[in-house]
Amino acid sequence: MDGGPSLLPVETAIAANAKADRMLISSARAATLKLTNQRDAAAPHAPVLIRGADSFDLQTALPIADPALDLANPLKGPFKADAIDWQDNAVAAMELARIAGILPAFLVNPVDAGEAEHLAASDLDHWSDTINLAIATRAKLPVSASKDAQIVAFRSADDIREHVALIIGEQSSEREPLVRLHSECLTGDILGSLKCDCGPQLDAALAAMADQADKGGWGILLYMRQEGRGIGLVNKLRAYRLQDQGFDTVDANQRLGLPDEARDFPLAARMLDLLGVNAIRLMTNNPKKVAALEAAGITITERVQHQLPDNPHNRRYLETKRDRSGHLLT
Ligand SMILES: Nc1nc2c(ncn2[C@@H]2O[C@H](COP(=O)(O)OP(=O)(O)OP(=O)(O)O)[C@@H](O)[C@H]2O)c(=O)[nH]1
Ligand SMILES: [Zn+2]
Repeated sequence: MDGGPSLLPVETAIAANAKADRMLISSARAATLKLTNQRDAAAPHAPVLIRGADSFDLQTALPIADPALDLANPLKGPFKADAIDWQDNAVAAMELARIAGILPAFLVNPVDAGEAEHLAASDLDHWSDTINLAIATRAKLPVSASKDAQIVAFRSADDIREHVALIIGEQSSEREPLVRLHSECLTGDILGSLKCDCGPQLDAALAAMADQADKGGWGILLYMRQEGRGIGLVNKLRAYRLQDQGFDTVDANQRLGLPDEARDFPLAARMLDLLGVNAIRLMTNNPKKVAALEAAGITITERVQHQLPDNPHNRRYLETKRDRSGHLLT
């Protein structure tokens, strides 16, 4: 990156012989590794530059990077932390790892690492600018909840994720649609995972919209490809491993050096905008979704509670949502 060292992501590097004297990791990970001169970090995913007695290669770097492997690899270090004089690049690298869905850990100025790809920290601003999103195509899509449905696909030239909206019933400017802003959860939406409430929430939302359509209203499901609250599937599954060791969902993400909430809600506002919708009734228990959409210019005329029955496997997850993440759950 501009003005900084070359950084090789530990998880996805293909240069098998790469080696480096230093690694860049999150401060949460550094704290777990008990760095001797580690100061208290300002943010759990702030970066730390570490060195050990030997140089790092990809085999030794992976267990240093991945807290979900700690039980299998208890002995690491000792390491020391060095000052970073390329802080903006280090922060941008952590964010790039989050977006790519990989562990936030890099070899710094590696040798035998192949040719480096040049990036500027400001490239991230362009990536997160919602103006780049556009409607790619739309088609009729009868679904089991309603035969009267239409799918609209959205894409941005610089992002491979395809977000979709499912419009149920007849779009009308006279009535505000019932909207569900749903983030991808492969385990819950497709496999029927009992660890979260995503699958039942999705089904109930579609049923409620179909009901609206039967009464002359309409609804929109915004299905956002922001798996695991924006950390990606593999990192979410690493968080599940940590949850099996006793960490709750917030602490598990933080231990991975990742934010516990990294979704891009302005993107959902932009999708509504592209559909010509600026006032909605929103089905959610999450006040942050309401605030984020309102901040992006969408009027929420009503927050519709969207709480489904719990089960023994998701009870702790729902309690954590209520007690630590501010969800309005009873
Ligand atoms: N990182 C992480 N993500 C999870 C976990 N369990 C579920 N998720 C993700 O959490 C997201 C849930 O999204 P939503 O149901 O849209 O939103 P919400 O913030 O729970 O708010 P509601 O609108 O009230 O349902 C999905 O992207 C899931 O993949 C977990 O334990 N860790
Ligand atoms: Zn889920």
